[in-house]
Formats: sequence, structure tokens, C-alpha cells
Amino acid sequence: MARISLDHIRHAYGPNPKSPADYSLKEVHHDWDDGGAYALLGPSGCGKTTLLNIISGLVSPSEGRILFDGRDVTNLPTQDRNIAQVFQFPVIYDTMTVYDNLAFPLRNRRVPEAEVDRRVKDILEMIDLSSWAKKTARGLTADQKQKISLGRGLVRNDVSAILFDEPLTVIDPHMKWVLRSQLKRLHKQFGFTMVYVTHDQTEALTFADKVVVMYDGEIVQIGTPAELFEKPKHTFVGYFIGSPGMNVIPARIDGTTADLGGGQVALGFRPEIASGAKVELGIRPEFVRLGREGMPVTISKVEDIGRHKIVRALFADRPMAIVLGENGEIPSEPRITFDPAAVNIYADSWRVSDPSTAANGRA
Ligand SMILES: Nc1ncnc2c1ncn2[C@@H]1O[C@H](COP(=O)(O)OP(=O)(O)OP(=O)(O)O)[C@@H](O)[C@H]1O
Repeated sequence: MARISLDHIRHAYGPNPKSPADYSLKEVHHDWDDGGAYALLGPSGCGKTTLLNIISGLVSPSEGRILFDGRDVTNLPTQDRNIAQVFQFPVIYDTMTVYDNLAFPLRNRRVPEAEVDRRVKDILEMIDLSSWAKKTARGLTADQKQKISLGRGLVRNDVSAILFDEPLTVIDPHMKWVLRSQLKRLHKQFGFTMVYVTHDQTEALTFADKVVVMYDGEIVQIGTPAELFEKPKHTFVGYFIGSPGMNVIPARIDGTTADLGGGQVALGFRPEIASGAKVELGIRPEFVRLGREGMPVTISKVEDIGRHKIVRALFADRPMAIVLGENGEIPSEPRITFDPAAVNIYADSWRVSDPSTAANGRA
């Protein structure tokens, strides 16, 4: 397995890119750890597949280099990069048996037959297809076929990385959960470097150690699920992760206070903001407290979703979502306060860090 270094990579599909808007992938400069499980998460068209294809060698970046364990592979074709790939739709040989499909990548590399047998049997067990080993793949369901594709990605232990491009699209919802958990377990057991593309936040958050959130051709944050939840570095991360997403409210900063129009919030630090920047306060619905004190809100709707309620309200003429616990009450004159530790300030959509807490900088 390998550490993947993305060294000042940019990509434009058209010729002669000039402005940032001409790049489908804006500058990416990161090292991804050997043995890490990374999910590339973002909406359609944000550049996930472009970045994955640059790693696999299907796309050659317009600028920058890609290195596996320090070795420059930018100009190597896919077959020379020693990676396994699992695509959205199963790529298997219908006329071969399930066993032979899994053995194929190993036999291709002249792995001794006893070793092939040992590894194929391990994988068959992991993907729960041992009883199908001798049957041809033709009669399998789409789920089972995709399990074989996953198994073929996992059977080799000499690959630099395993790349997954929305591999669970064709899988039914229950099976998705099972396969995700299996992948997670295999990752723990074998420590593969994995890169997994998805636009589904549940899939990304359950699969990955590190989620790479992309927006408009740019990586806006790389973080653990907890970091993305607690300290979204960009307002987009706040909206996109979480259900409902973070409330983002226009603000005016005066010293250590944010004025939101409908009330003021003490920040506990003095944000440094360039003049003319668009300033916003972000607060997740889970950290808005509904009670008799604080800033007035008007409740428009209450959605009971079992263990808690989602209250939809209007605050300073803007929609606000509030998560209310099972036993929470809605007073006749509702007001809100914010959990001070969960308040984030944004300037031109990027989080402004508290200078006294060093680890809060931009991605
Ligand atoms: N071969 C291509 N030629 C020109 N433009 C392309 C090409 N492939 C992708 N693009 C453009 O690059 C941008 C990023 O596309 P990409 O497929 O990487 O996004 P994505 O996040 O993977 O989207 P999806 O989830 O829909 O697959 C989009 O604007 C897309 O239209």
C-alpha cells in the first residue's frame, strides 16, 4: 500500500485555461496517508471523478504531479500504477465461475496456485459467496456481481491503493449497509489505502477515516466525520453534512459580538475579518436551544422524526432549523440561544479561526 501525494495538481478539460473557472479541478496539494480510508464526497460535477481518474491514470493532470510513496507516477498508464479499481457497475466475466473471477487478477500476476486458493477462499468467505464458488457468474444478482467486483479489488495484497467509484449504486439499500460494514472491517484488518467516491454523506461518513469534501472543483475540507460536523471549514460543508444542514445567518461583527439582526451573540473571541467580506454565523440545528430566553423566533412547522423533533422557524425573517430533544417543549413565546462552543464565524464562506486555538485554520 502507498502514501498518495497530490503535488499542486490542477486540471482543465479544455485547452489554454486562464481563469480559475476554466479548471474542473482547482489546485489540490495534499498527502494522503498510507493505509488511510478516504471518501471523496460532493455534489454532481464537483470534480470527484476527475480527481479519482487522475489518481488511477485515466486522466493526465494539466498541471502538477502525483506520487505513490514518493515515486512520480504522473506519466505512468493505469496498468503500471499497481492499483485495483471497483466501478459503479460490476466488471466481471460472466462465463467464468465465481472462484475463477476472483482468482483471475492473481493468476494474471503468476501468484502460485496454493496462494491463489488460500486468498480466494478468504475473500469468498468475507463477501459471503463461498457456496457459489463453483457456479458461473452469469446467474448472479447485481448485488452478488458487485460483491465479486469488490472481492477482485481486495484479493491482491500488493496494490498501492484500491479506488472505488460509487461502487454501491446498484446495490439494494439493506445490502449497501452490509457491504459498507464489510469494507470497513476489511480496511481495519488489512490497512489498504482506499479512495472511495460518493455523493452520499452516510456512505462517506461510515466508510472513511477522512472525508474529502469537494465543492465546485475544489477540496474545501479534509477531516474526520466529527471535525466536519463540529468545525465546518466552509459554509458548504455545513450545509452538505448533517440533516438538516447548518444554519447560516448573515452577521455583522462588532468586537467580540455578532449582530444577527434578530439579536446579538457573544463570541468569546475577536474574529479578524477583511473589510468588505461577506460575514455569516453558522450554527448547527443540534446546538440551537429553544426556550423562554434569548432571541425571538416564530415557529412555522414541527416535524416529529421519532427520537427528536425538527422545528422549522423564522429568525430575523430567515428560515432556521432547530433540533428539539424527545422531551423538549415549545414555549408560547419561543426564543433561542446558541451553544457558544458550536458557533462558527465565516468570512466569504471560509471559517474564521479563533487565533487562541491554533488547530482551527483553513483546510
Ligand atoms: N471528459 C470531459 N470533458 C469535458 N468536461 C468534463 C469531462 N469530464 C468531466 N467534465 C466536467 O468536469 C467537471 C467535474 O466533473 P466530474 O465528473 O469530475 O464530477 P463528479 O463530482 O465526479 O460528478 P458526478 O458525481 O456527476 O460523477 C464537470 O463540470 C464536468 O462537466
